[in-house]
Amino acid sequence: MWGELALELIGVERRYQQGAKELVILDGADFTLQRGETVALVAPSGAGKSTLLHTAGLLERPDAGEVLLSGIPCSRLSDDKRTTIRRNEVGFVYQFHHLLPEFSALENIMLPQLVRGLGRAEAEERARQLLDYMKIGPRAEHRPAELSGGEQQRVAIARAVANAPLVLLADEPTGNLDPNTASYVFDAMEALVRHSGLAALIATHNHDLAARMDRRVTLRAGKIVEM
Ligand SMILES: Nc1ncnc2c1ncn2[C@@H]1O[C@H](COP(=O)(O)OP(=O)(O)OP(=O)(O)O)[C@@H](O)[C@H]1O
Repeated sequence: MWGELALELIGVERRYQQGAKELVILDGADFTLQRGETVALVAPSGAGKSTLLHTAGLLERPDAGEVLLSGIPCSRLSDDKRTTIRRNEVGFVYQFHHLLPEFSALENIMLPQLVRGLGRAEAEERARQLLDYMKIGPRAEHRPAELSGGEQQRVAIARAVANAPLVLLADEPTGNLDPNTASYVFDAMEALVRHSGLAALIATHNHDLAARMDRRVTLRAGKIVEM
């Protein structure tokens, strides 16, 4: 499965209307991402990193072009089909953890699995494995407010991969952490990606972390170019 094509963007266009003005954010963006591969997306603020991640992860539809996940062209599918594919195949991590405050770390990781229809016992077993893998097993019963920033992000990463997606899309996942914690959280995320054969596209301003990924890309005039 390693080396298989996970995500492909072909000629993707994305524009926003701002009054009378049209902002062209993606303008014929082409990109491929393989299983087991980590790619850094490094671009200035406002260049369109979030737009790219949301379009690749089926949260937004391209105005033109095609997004293929596991070889399936998704751009013209119904909203329902896109939601199902997104739920099964895409995990998102953001700069802020967005964990549910009233649930424990364990429950936060179980939830997406329960939504998908998995039984409680199975969901809990997988959640505990992921917590162990992220080296926060002893924090399983803590609520988000009872976790450090680095621990919160490790739970958020575990939650993002709870349903064993094909692709992990991360938007500044360590942007809110001090350099040492960022490095530690990145190590854990990288190990998980390699271990599970995920494909990861990670937007970051951190050049040290970007340097550790397999490839680095940036956005230039709406196109994705290798750095
Ligand atoms: N819904 C929207 N309507 C109009 N303009 C938008 C919309 N969403 C984003 N934009 C504009 O598109 C551009 C790209 O936004 P995007 O959030 O993708 O950038 P980014 O590279 O992720 O920035 P940052 O690093 O600051 O998060 C920005 O100029 C933004 O103002």
